[in-house]
Amino acid sequence: MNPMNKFQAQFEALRQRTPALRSEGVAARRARLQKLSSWLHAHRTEIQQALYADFRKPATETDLTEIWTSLVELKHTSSHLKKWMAPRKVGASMALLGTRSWVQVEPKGVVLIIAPWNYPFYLAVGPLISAIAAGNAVVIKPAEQTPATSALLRRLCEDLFRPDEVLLLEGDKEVATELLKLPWDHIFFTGSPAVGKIVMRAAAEHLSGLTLELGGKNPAVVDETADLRDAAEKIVWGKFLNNGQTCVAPDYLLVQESVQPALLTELTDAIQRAYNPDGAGIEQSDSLARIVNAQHFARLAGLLEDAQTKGATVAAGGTVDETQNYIEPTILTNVPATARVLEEEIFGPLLPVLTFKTLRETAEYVNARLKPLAQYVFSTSAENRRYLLENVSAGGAGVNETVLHFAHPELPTGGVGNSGLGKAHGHAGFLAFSNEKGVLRQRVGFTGIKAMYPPYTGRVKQLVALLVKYL
Ligand SMILES: NC(=O)c1ccc[n+]([C@@H]2O[C@H](COP(=O)([O-])OP(=O)(O)OC[C@H]3O[C@@H](n4cnc5c(N)ncnc54)[C@H](O)[C@@H]3O)[C@@H](O)[C@H]2O)c1
Repeated sequence: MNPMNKFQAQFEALRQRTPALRSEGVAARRARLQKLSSWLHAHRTEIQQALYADFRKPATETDLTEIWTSLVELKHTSSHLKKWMAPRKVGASMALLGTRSWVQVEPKGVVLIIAPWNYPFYLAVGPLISAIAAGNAVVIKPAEQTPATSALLRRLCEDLFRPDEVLLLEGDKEVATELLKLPWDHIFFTGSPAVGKIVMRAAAEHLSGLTLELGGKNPAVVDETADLRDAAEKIVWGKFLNNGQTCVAPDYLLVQESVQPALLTELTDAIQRAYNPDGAGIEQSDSLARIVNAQHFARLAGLLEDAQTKGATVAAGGTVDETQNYIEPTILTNVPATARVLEEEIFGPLLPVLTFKTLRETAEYVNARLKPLAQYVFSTSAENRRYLLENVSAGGAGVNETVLHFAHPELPTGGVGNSGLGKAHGHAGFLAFSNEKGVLRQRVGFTGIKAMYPPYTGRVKQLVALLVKYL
């Protein structure tokens, strides 16, 4: 017999709470969201301090990418919740005339959220908002690599929720493994594709619902019609925000050959303007986060060394400082296809730049690889933009922009294939944590449909044949 799961008692308590949660109306759920919103405003400085302690994330970046993003999700969810919770009427088809049909949503029940370290606050709170808005009892397992944020998230949960409604359990993969053995009604996982596969296997054991928000190698295409200065500024922002540790950061560039030299100049200048405005050196910048820990520093330094050994050129940056987990924003050119930086998700401040002659080449290059989480297109040609959006498969896209599509609360966010399963944010996030129950109501005593019941006499056969014929 299996030994009792370490978290069984807490899981049972949450399960017992689900009938009360599912019967709550809009007002009670909104009140919970409102409490969360007030807590974020009241603890803004502590959130900034926690992220700074974890990987020297600049306070302004925390405001923008952890707090503001959470508040946007909260506000959007709160203001649309009544509509999302209301039954949605569906018209009757010809054969079902006389019936009434609608879709009504119900909470899935007890759900598990597993969060990563790169946006450790927002990527726990964002799915939490969707889960409680949909009426679920929730367990959050935050990332172990960002302990200050993890501890603060625990305080948030303890301050705001009963432990049988929202429970935060800190720990590493041992804790996650134990949790994954339980029969969750839904698992919402954000992290790497490798661990995503482990989570999917665990979900299969209980046929738990599943959302996988994973990563990938996101291409940014810059064609010869692009406004190069504008493109460079946006690429530099999206790439080096959080020091490159962003799931939707541009992973590598595909630049039309004729504009590569000019784009490289613009990229180098944009890096200097952003991170070295007074010439004191990029390492002194207080606008650049650090690599999260020594293990990821070593991984990235290894990627850089591997590329250089195989013949890549460092066109900008290249400095690393182990004592600070610091890696300078770095641009690589002449990168050989065998370099690991072109094979693995980089997830750090290294930017390989490849060139192409035709747009078709770029589509073929991307489509020959695992499907990315995001694609970016920089072009002033509507035809080129349309071509790339229609011919490259990716979870989401930004046109003449990076990263921002992720912050739009009503754009379904998530991957495709290797970059993820299911969508998050706004209505999509609410639906991920809900069951859409399709309901058909028949009039009592209505006999029409009974004309097709067995025994299948000649008359029944004729009637069914007519139905088939006229569809
Ligand atoms: N799609 C998105 O929205 C999104 C957002 C952020 C990050 N990501 C992706 O996340 C990855 C980086 O985050 P990470 O390094 O924290 O990912 P990770 O997969 O290593 O860890 C994520 C979470 O899974 C847990 N975990 C680790 N090993 C486990 C195991 N064997 N079994 C069960 N749980 C386990 C960790 O404790 C952590 O809470 C990147 O690939 C990035 O692209 C995706």
